[in-house]
Amino acid sequence: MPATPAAPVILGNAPGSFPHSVLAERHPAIIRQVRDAFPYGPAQHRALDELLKSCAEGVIEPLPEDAGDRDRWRGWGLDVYAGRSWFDVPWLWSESYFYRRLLDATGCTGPGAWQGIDPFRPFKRAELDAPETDGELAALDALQDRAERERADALLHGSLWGNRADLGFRLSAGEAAEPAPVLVADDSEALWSLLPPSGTGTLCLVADNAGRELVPDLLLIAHLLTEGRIGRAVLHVKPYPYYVSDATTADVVDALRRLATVPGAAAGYGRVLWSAMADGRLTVRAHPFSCAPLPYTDLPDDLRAEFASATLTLFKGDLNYRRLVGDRLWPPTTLFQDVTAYFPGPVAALRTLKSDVITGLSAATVSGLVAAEDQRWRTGGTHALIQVNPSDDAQRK
Ligand SMILES: O=P(O)(O)OC[C@@]1(O)O[C@H](CO)[C@@H](O)[C@@H]1O
Repeated sequence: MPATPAAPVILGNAPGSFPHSVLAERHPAIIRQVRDAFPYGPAQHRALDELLKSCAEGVIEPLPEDAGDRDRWRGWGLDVYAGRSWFDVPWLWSESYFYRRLLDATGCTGPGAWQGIDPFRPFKRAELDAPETDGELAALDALQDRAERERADALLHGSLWGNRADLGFRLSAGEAAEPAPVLVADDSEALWSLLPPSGTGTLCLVADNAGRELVPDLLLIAHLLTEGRIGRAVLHVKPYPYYVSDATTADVVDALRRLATVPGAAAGYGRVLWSAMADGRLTVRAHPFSCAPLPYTDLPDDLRAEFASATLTLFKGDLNYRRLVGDRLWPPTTLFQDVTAYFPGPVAALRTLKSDVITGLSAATVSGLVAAEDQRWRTGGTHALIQVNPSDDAQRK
């Protein structure tokens, strides 16, 4: 457990705050976007209307009695939060449950003809098929004659900044120009020392978004396998569509098929990944807990054992960071090592900053950021971090 006293859990009920704007503005905007993207029938339109009304002025309703995951959600807090305003429960819980209810409204959770239809698929496909993606992939050609460490760093940064291509984030970020990216913490040396070129261990990469984030994540995995920094990788994705752009198994398939159709060096990475899938060096996992509205302190036993045996578990993105350190208003200088001390193995986070949660900064970094931007650096997506806690549970005891 953290040596530091726990900070307050973030709720969505403070008008003017970022979490409040997500519940009050972003969620209704997502409903509108999804509604416009599909030729839904009257029942779906009615259900979307109801969800729109509920999330603006209603309360959290239980899941339908026949929902296959009803008991799971009851175990995750539904009985405690049902009947309360979406704004008054932990923000992480409220957001996660919104996406679960959106799937009901669109028919994705079935039964029926719309079962399994991802309401976010058009946005994910558009991003994957965008010419910018071709441009990014073509840039790999210029890397090929560089030293291994240089290629490794370039791919690590591609995966890190790929997290900015988050479709949900864009919904409210608009097209505003962003200042130059700045790393607020950079533990990349510690990260590489956990993955030396002679490695045979397993990397668990807990993915975040599909499209232009998942592609560089896969490229990084291909590099680590090819260069012998790892023997195996396990890619954790979401079991169902979530937070607009979060990657599912279908999105992994789309990304791998995309890599199979491009020219140049990117195609070589695609072939490495395709054969690694075939011989089991790369596997995809879609554990139910990946969509849980809970912090990773509540890891179920099977996932805990899996992460405990990994050489490194790498968490991608803002939401995973919130779940890893706890969705709390930590003082920014709280040690990342303290808030992740519960984690059963070496752990790293690659994240662009898109919500208020932050840990592991030096006092000088915090004062520099506040002087330049007040508190906007926390949520603007223009800063990023690479944080590592190299010690595993056994070493801490
Ligand atoms: O996890 P990601 O894709 O990096 O970001 C998720 C996000 O866009 O969604 C939340 C707001 O809805 C915030 O945590 C964050 O800004």
